Amino acid sequence: MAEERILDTYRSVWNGFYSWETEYSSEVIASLATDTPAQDASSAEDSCFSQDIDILSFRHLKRPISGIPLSPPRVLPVVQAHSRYQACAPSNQNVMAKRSNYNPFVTPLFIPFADEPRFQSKYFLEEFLQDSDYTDPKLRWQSLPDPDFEIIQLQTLFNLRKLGYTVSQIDAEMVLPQAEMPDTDADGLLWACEQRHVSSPCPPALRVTIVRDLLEWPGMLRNTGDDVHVTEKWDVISRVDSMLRQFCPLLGCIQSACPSHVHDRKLNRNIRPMLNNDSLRQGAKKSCNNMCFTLESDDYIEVAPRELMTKDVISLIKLLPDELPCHLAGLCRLSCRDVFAYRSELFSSMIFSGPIRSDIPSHDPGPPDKSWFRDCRPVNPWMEFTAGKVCDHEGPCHKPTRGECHCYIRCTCVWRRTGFKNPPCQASNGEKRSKCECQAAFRECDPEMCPCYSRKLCTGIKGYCCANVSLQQGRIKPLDVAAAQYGLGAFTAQYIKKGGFIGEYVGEIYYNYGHTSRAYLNRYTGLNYLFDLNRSQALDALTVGNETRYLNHDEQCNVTASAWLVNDEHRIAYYATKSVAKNKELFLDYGERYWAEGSFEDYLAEREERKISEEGQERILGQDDGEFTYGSDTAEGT
Ligand SMILES: C[S@@+](CC[C@H](N)C(=O)[O-])C[C@H]1O[C@@H](n2cnc3c(N)ncnc32)[C@H](O)[C@@H]1O
Repeated sequence: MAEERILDTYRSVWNGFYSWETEYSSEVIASLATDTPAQDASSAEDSCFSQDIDILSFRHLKRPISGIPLSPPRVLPVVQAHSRYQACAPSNQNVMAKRSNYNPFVTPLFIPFADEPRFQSKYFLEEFLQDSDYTDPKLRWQSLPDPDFEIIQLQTLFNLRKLGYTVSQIDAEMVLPQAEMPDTDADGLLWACEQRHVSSPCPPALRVTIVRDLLEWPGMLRNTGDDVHVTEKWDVISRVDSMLRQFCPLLGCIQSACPSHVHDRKLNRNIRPMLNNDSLRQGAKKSCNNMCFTLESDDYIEVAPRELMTKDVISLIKLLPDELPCHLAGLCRLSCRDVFAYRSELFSSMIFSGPIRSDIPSHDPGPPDKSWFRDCRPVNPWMEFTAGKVCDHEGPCHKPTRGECHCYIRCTCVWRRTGFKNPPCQASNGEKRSKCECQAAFRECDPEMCPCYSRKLCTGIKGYCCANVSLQQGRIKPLDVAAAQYGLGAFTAQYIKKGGFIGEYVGEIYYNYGHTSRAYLNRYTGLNYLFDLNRSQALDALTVGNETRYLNHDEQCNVTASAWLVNDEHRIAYYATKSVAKNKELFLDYGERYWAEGSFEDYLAEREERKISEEGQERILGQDDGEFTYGSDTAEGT
């Protein structure tokens, strides 16, 4: 019954929305019509549009030229076509490739070179076919949602809310897109609503008011002030979880909205309260008002009204179980007594057996004990670093074995949080060292912590600045891009001294580049912008990059590249190996591996071979009804 009602509402909004279409279309067509007499049948036969002509004829759309003196035709010089080049979006920092281990579901925008017979689209599309259920890859525009549908669905939602349906009821009938975004990752209607609202986290329900003006159309019902109730599943923890993905968890990262540190962290939903009720009361220095929870004993804890105990309130208390109820009261829009009552109820089984305040370890970890360091692990565990071991040293993180440990930049242990005792580029015993420890470990100093930087650079005294922050400071040299011997090349726009920092090679960060559509494009165009960053990652400047992507190869090069560890991220810096005058082309030695690849035709043959052998393997596995065991041939013979 509910389903029918929802469908009816949906249908009537749909019809209402499109009712203008027939009338509007006829008006447009009528406005294009002229009084031009229909052609006679004999001349109409010659025309491609002969069938249409006796119904309507259209105005001549060109502007009338009578009266305008026409200049004699000019012969234009023959212009040489520019040789083929790959355009790229400018960027001054690395960005995570859209298609990566963390986001494999990317559709192709378009098929480049699709009209060139040598470019076999099937190889380009192969990567997108690899996803299960993905037998027919669509181009991006083919799967974009129609904004008209969205408006119709939102209007249907309003109308159904007016009829008294709850969001859960609407959701349950599965007529409109579902609201359960956090779990499903699907783009639900209510999720869409939520993106356009100003939310007030106030009980008694999660009240959400849609403020975006919907497109006005004759059949629309205005928002009558009826608030939409967002599904109860979408609580504070889920919201924070979803936002966490967008924020870089690295304390040392200095990029706002950092695009390169992806992570999959989730809030811990099972935080155990450490304080019992007495400890909590003791923690409050004074009562917040004369009704404060601190003035109540356990015997008189009132049971708070159930309807106020929303998912949001529960998740806030669970997230911050030892926060003073007086502090949470504002966030929950409840009295601190109610928050306290809920807390007591939520944690009734554990709270009264919890330690009292004096049992709780203070935030000062005291003298270092090895157990503190066991928790010392890289923030991005999937990142493999080539530059040395990670955190297997004996000492605390702020006293690394010289030149070996890189963990304190990447470490989540207690010491990391409390800050460095010794800034990384100062010897732990205070000795002066000829070379900064960071540099010895191929790591850039952190400008905020490096003592040589912060103390001396600001004075502006020559010779005192820390040279080990060039990537972070981005003190790049201007380069010109112009036609060169091998396509485009990079030229100096000013003199660069020997050893000078030129710029950073930036691009999209790829894991497992392998046989991707990108790899196929590289081979087809003969233009390869791939740079190995470390053992597991590569930078590709094919579609995102800066001027450094235009450096061509020469064994007699004037530029060298080094990989640096900067705030937990490997980055590539270019330096001049000799002084380079203005307007000279810059060259890098790409290395032997770069040139080891065969021709495009070899590559196709290799791919074809690989495919045949993979298909053969699948057939063998399929024939055995899944009971394939290694060595089965020999077992038969014996
Ligand atoms: C990183 S790009 C350099 C910029 C490129 N010339 C352009 O026009 O965009 C590398 C590509 O440049 C070309 N290239 C660079 N140095 C070369 C050389 N010494 N010999 C032949 N081709 C070269 C190759 O096509 C190579 O894949």
